[in-house]
Amino acid sequence: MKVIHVSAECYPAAKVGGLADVVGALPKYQTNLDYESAVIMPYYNNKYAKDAKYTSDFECEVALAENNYKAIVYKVKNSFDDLGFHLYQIKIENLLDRENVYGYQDDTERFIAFQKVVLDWILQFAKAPEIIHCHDHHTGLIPFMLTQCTKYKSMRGIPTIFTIHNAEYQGEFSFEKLSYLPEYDLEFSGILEWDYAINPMAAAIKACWRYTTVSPNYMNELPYSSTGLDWLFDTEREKSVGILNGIDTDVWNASTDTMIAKNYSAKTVEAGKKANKLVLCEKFGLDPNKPLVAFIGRLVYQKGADIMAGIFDRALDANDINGLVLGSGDPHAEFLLNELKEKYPNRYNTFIGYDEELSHLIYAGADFLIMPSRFEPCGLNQLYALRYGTIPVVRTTGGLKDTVKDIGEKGGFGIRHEHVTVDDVALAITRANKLYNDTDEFKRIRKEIMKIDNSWENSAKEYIELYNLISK
Ligand SMILES: Nc1ncnc2c1ncn2[C@@H]1O[C@H](COP(=O)(O)OP(=O)(O)O[C@H]2O[C@H](CO)[C@@H](O)[C@H](O)[C@H]2O)[C@@H](O)[C@H]1O
Repeated sequence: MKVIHVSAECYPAAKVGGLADVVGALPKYQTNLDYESAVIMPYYNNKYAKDAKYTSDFECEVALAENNYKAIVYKVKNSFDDLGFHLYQIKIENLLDRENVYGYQDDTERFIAFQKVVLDWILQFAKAPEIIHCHDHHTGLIPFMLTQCTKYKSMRGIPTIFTIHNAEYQGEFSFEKLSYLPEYDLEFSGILEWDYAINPMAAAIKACWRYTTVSPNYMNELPYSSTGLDWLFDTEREKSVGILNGIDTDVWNASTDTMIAKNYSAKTVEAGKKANKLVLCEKFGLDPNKPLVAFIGRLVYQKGADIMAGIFDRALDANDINGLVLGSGDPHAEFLLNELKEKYPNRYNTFIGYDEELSHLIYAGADFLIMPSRFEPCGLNQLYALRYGTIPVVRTTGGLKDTVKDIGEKGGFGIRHEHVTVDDVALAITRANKLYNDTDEFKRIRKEIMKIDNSWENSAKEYIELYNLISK
């Protein structure tokens, strides 16, 4: 193996959000470029694990203070042929093997144990990997342990890359749990520390060889982002590279997607989207003759969840459109979105929950997809929308700025707005409605956007170039 990706999520084994999509696709594209890659992630007690066939690859014990846990590294049988990369999952009984990925009181313990087992597993390799690529804070202690812990001294020469998918979540915990980490020279505790706590994201930025952000613009924003690590991002900037996420065009392909009602291509986009919209509108009691504006995502502050109901209320009041939201998260946002259904019967609907299949149908059947994000490290939804001929309406931030050009600009194909306010987003939706009614232009744009190449090919190459640069 040349590169080992370490992550809490990987599609299709476990997905909460975009992290899973990236870790489930990038390694496959790297393999296609003859760069053999593997993913190691936790084993969760979910449907994927129940259906998968495993072989045992390695066993060890992992200690957390006075508790010892049995850990097994499983390899998913045929993963290389089925997924395009070797997939390994770590089962730690009574700790990591829960139904959900996150959300437990002992998440800190769970992911520390996971990271220790990852390194114990690599430690017994006959041939070390050329790169260890860590994703987000759940894997952020690995660069620290590799460079500082006595146990892993022999692996110090393995370069580490740390990719920030979302700098808002940093995984900080108290120094009272310091004893969970393997032995190291306490003089170097400063590497772990940020604001009097152990901060895995900060530790990763300090200890890794290079860190990357999932879009170039997000990298530029981080030093002013109010994540609390602004200063660190500014001082460590020389180590950073912004590489735009891509999409897996095998999974996200309207002409082969088995989760949508009718397959279509850029050539058949009008008939294809019409058929999908019809099914979607029937399912949610909406009028297929009106433009359909949708939102898909985690209902959190980042995504503008707190004003989502207000946005749709204002936009539906001002325009003859339909609205549809798929998501879950903040209970108050869920409540307000559900309440809106009563105010706009047959014009608005909400689906609270996580539904992969429905998300595909929405990308295929909607006319517009809104992303009123306060910040967006890259964003994949707008890329999926484009690929399915759905026009994105996005805030000018992070990766959204890198990937969506406003129709007011030369060669523009989306709608952008500057602020995350009800007024600004509703105004952007009004522009979308106007575009919908300019039939020729609307049809031209949706044909064009389906042809934009946002696949992983180029970005997978950029990562490999970075690996080659530091592993020489
Ligand atoms: N209720 C639901 N049902 C079905 N599917 C749902 C869903 N809610 C979300 N999804 C799916 O989850 C993914 C979300 O991906 P994003 O990249 O847009 O956001 P996320 O904030 O999770 O990722 C973070 O990491 C990624 C990857 O680097 C960055 O692009 C992003 O900016 C950063 O915030 C998409 O595949 C979307 O379709």
